[in-house]
Amino acid sequence: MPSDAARSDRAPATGPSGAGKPVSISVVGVRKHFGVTRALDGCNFSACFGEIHAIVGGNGCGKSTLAKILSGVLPADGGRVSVLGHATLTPYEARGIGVATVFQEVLVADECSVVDNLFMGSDGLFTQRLSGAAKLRAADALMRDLAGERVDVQALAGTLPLNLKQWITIGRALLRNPRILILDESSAALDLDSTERLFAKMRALRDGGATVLIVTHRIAELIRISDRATVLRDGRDVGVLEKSEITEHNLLSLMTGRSDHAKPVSSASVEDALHGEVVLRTRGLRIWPESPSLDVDLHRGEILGVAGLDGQGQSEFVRILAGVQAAAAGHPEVRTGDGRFAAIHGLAEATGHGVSYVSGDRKREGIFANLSIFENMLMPLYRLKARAGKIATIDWKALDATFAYEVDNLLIKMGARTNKITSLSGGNQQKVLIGRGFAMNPDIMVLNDPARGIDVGAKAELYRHLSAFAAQGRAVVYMSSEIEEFVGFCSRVIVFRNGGAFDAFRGSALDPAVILAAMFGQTDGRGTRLLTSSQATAAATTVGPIKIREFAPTVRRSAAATAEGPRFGTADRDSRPAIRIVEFQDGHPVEIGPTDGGQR
Ligand SMILES: Nc1ncnc2c1ncn2[C@@H]1O[C@H](COP(=O)(O)OP(=O)(O)OP(=O)(O)O)[C@@H](O)[C@H]1O
Repeated sequence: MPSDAARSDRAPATGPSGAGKPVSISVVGVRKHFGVTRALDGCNFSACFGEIHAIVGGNGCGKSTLAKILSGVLPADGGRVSVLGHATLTPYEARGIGVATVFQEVLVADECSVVDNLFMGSDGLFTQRLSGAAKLRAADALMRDLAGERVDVQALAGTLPLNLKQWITIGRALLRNPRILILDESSAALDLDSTERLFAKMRALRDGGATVLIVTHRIAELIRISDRATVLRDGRDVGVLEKSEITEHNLLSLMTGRSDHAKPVSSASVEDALHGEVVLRTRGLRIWPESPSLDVDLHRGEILGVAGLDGQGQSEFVRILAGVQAAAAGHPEVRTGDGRFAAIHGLAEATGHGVSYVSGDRKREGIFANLSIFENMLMPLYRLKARAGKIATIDWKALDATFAYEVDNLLIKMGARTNKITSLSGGNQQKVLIGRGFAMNPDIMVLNDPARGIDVGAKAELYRHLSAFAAQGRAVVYMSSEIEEFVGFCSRVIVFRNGGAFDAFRGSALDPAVILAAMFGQTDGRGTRLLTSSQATAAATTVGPIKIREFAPTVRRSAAATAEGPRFGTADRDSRPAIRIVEFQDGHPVEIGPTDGGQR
């Protein structure tokens, strides 16, 4: 516990607004530098007991740094911090006084069980008297409550998909019954249904008098859940919004300092896109042995959206398309230069045929934490840009130009390019991975929830770049857990349930409410006639208005997901090891490129 000397001399004040509630957190003029980077530059912030308070701002504006200072993980360089009346906390002390933080990077020990991960760090605090059996029961009940389905709590955490790992980190924080809960991008890996369950937990904590801080780029969500919002820009607070003032317009204006905000561009004409030649297709593909077979065409010029509640097979589908994961039956086929179709059996083949993959699960499928920003973006290109000769040399000039172009295009906020990628904010790390996808100059981009953690401005830029990419006669497959992302951007959206295509929509039928209804199995599924070109042509004249059955979007897992018992465990379907960027030579993976941080 913190010493008396560390206690702030200020008595808890009443919030400047916050409806007269007492203040739980007060930050005055806080500064934090990382080398030449000013992460926080005289930042003020205050939160009250009994409120959900959002911290909002563009990528790299200092939100996570503030969260880490409040959690005792980072010391401030200057200014005053008071958390529950205490200053200068260590992480242990912060925990002791009731601060629980769910950090942006999903922190689970892959080689430990779910139950061990949940109770990690709690032993000795309040659970020391819990027996192993009691912990198992508590973990089972908690995960069922949070994830909305049974999870094998004795399974290794490393075998679980990202959304369940995210629930473990949230469950770990909730087990401490915190007085201050800090959630840094904690809904980024959760679907809409899961987010509702998280919100219910947050409201319960708030109503019990706790302070809940939420950092998120999902504007629609934060408008719904927050009682107040503090906006940061370039390390400073630029405004505090009360509940009634938290609108998209107000948030964007404060975040950017501008009041003109263009809507995201719309994609090329849907009909044009669907008349382009087929560049990627599946025939008789099965994601899981028991799931229905999938025949899907992707056309030149098209942006194909892929949606579904967590665990319905949509994430596996896009990974299969990119050669990252094998299907239970069949293979995707890509059109080759001679007009024929070639089966994709793995990542190397997919890459060789011009398919590039961008994952939102950057820790597992994206970044090399020990390599530089430059290497993380361009290492896959080292061999492609090699100039032949007696001794092959890398065309650094070409790589330099590519790097500068992508950094500029994606507005990546960074220091020296030789810095480790982990020196970047989460959103900027994600942008580096997106830059890698574009830098490979593919014909087809397959993106698996790529906008996880990137700010609204960067999202709009991403849609613009992908729309331009498709308009050049290439094609995009875009999986998202955020329904709003599809509208005005995708030509078609396929909604997955039980490992198969449940429904599909295009044109004016691309409506968030309709997509949501389909995710819950409440549309009639006629859109599945739009999955292949031949079916779409035949159905064009027969598909009438979409009917939605009446429904309330509460937790409803598919029968297949619950009837078979725990869906995820050591033998989980999604348990492939992390991807490494390698080139296959004579069937053996070989890591490519020097690792000098791009310094040369
Ligand atoms: N350990 C570190 N070393 C060097 N620079 C860092 C470090 N941590 C953060 N920074 C820099 O500090 C700035 C603020 O980062 P921070 O992670 O707080 O931003 P953020 O607002 O949370 O961004 P995002 O929305 O992308 O998560 C960024 O420019 C980032 O690159």
